[in-house]
Amino acid sequence: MATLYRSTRDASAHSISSSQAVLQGISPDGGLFVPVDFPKLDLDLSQLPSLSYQGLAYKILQPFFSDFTEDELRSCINSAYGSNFTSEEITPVSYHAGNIYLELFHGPTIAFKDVALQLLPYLLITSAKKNNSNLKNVILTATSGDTGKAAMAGFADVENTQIIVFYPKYGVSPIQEKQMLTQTGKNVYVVGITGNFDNAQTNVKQIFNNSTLTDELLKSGYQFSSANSINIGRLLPQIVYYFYAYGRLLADNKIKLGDNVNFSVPTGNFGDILAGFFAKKLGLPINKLLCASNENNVLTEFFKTGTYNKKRDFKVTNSPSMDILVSSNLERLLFYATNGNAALVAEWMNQLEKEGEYTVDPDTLKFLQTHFYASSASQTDTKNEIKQVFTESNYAIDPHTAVASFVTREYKESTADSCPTVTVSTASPYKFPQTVLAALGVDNATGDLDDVQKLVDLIKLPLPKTVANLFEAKQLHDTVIEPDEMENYVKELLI
Ligand SMILES: N[C@@H](CCOP(=O)(O)O)C(=O)O
Repeated sequence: MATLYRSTRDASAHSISSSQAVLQGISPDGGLFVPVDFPKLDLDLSQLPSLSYQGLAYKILQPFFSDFTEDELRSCINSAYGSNFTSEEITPVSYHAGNIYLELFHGPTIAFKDVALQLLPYLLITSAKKNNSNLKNVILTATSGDTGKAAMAGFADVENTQIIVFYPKYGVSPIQEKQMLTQTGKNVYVVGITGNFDNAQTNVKQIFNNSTLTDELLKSGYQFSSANSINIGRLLPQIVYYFYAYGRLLADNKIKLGDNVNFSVPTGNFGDILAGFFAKKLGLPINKLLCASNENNVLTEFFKTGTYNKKRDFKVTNSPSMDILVSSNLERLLFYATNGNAALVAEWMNQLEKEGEYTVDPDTLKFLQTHFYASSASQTDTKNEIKQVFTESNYAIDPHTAVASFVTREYKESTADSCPTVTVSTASPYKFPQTVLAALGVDNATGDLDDVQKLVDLIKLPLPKTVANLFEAKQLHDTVIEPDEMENYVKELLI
């Protein structure tokens, strides 16, 4: 059966194909695309230990991309997942002092975003061909540090495509910024803004929904799409690694078939953890999804009280990729929590935009609390967790993973739940040398390249190519603008 997609905010449920949803990125009404009918998998969980990552990806993604032929989808997957990842497993699982980590940082830019962003360009190009589109794709991306580099690495020099990345000039780590500013490619633009990630994402969404601008661009032969998890083509590939992790736990005799597990996920824009929820909807035995926040803990409060209130100070923390107060993908979860009540979702999103807050009804809150547990880690908790894990097991984790690892520890200590909990490890410690060194007792770290060698000596993990290359790489981008100049920047670049 074909899987069609509709907007989370459209009560009339107008539907489009998966390839059209990938090309459009976001619905014109501001909503996000979700499947009209959630697909069913043709997958017996007992097969998981024997499937390759690529084979598993096909089985999981096929029903979602039902307008792709088998050859098209397999070719996208096989092109995306190869020697560009330093682990043949793509997303290996590792065990350290009784903790389980799902390592998502073995791709070319050492963050979990690579898993979807190595695939998305192939999905997008195939989608364009399927829809006979000869428009030029303009990929607008907002980043708090990781998506931007991963998106540029995926889309650099991709035919018929331009990519524009906006990042908070004073809100990413020095290594993240260097990774972005040294990105090569004739079709790549990276722009610092003097605001935060929320400003970047809100303005990107406004550009998408400015019909005067999109019509004008259409006349010039351009169409916008997104590399953020608001694009369903970015989100769906992230489901695969939850199944893969379960398969590894089975293969390593950590669980028996059918046993429940928990996943603790460092959470910012809510895409990664939502992919875990989609895995659960597809039948993966997940008990709780642990939503781990940093000091921007708007989600922790939301899952506890049912009130989402973004009216608070935006904090720049030592886990900068999670410095987010408006978590876009929560909208998709609300759609499912309300049994697809698009009018209600639209009302809440409208309240969030106009009044800065909304409160869900008791039934919705009950649904959310059944599937999710939420907690947060302060910046001090984050550093202490890095130190504790390294002391216990000689295993270095990055600050975002540390937030989730802290929440895993707290969850195990404060509940009677005995299900194994997998901590989702979203980035390499080499992206954040300043915080990791400080946590491990090295004073005066600045987070710059000098610190990288100190970190190599201390944690003894091979230095990834993307960081090693930074020592020689030239800075190629230096544009910085005010957040409210973003639309003009796009216009001037394209028209
Ligand atoms: N943490 C992200 C923010 C954007 O999230 P996305 O998953 O929607 O791309 C980043 O590092 O940029």
